[in-house]
Amino acid sequence: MIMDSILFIINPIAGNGRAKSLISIIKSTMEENKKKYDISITHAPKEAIKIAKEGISKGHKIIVAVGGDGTINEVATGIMRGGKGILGIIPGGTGNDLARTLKIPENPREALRLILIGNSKKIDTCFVNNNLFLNIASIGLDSEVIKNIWEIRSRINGRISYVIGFIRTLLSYKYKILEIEIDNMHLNEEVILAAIGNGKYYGGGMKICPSAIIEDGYFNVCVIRRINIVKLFLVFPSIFWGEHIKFRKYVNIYKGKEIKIKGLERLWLNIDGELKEIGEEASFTINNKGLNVVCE
Ligand SMILES: Nc1ncnc2c1ncn2[C@@H]1O[C@H](COP(=O)(O)OP(=O)(O)OP(=O)(O)O)[C@@H](O)[C@H]1O
Repeated sequence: MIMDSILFIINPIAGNGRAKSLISIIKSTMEENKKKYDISITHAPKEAIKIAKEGISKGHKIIVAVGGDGTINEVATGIMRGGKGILGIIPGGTGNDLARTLKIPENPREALRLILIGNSKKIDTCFVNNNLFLNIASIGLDSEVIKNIWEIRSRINGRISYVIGFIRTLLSYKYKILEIEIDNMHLNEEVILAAIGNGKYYGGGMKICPSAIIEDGYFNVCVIRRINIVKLFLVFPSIFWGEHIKFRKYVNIYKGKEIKIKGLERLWLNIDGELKEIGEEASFTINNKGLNVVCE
């Protein structure tokens, strides 16, 4: 029965090849445990959506994303389009931020153990203008950093591109004037960034929405207002520990179900780690417990 067979979808470029290197561990663990499985390797962005949806229609119950947040997002999209199924995760990306929120172990054997046990829980699913996200969508400084890194990477590769991208963004960053609507509350702010979180972490462990709960049906919205560059260098590193919320003069956390953000120009959003141009208005909705995910 294909229902008993677990489908693993591997993104070969995730984590600079880390996900691909996990194939042998997956095979040996499944064989040792006499479990049926299939492995599918993606060849291009978005292909995981199609593979996951087909996997559901063929009867796979558990579909495992082997990669980072981008791969998980695509596999989840495919599962949801298939109308049923359970998402499994083996962290194989660079940041693995959603896995961090869900407390899925980084160690692939441990993550596989959870998949073999097969316990699951329902988590919230979020949309921004029809784009699914499970973790965080944000506007502002962080999206600009990603955009700058892309540009720099066409000339310089490796870790140094991140450092240059980050510093270049900080030095040249223009604040965004945003109209933010959280349920019935209206804000008109000059912001460094606004992050709309279902999960807590992004950017490889930055705890931007420390009080977000992934199954409570609410968004946590972190707004960091305009501050001078010296204070920015103080506030920004504190995000790694979720300590930025102490800077109440500049940082506010809100909770809500329906969020709307309007900008003066077209908005670039960082959606589960992928950059996307979204238009002048972004509209966020959340479905309580919309997706089944393998967990502890
Ligand atoms: N064969 C492929 N070739 C090129 N890109 C691919 C391929 N398969 C998937 N992708 C794309 O790779 C992108 C990055 O994947 P993913 O986010 O999982 O890895 P990562 O960036 O290393 O991890 P993280 O998001 O956790 O930091 C995804 O947007 C996906 O569309």
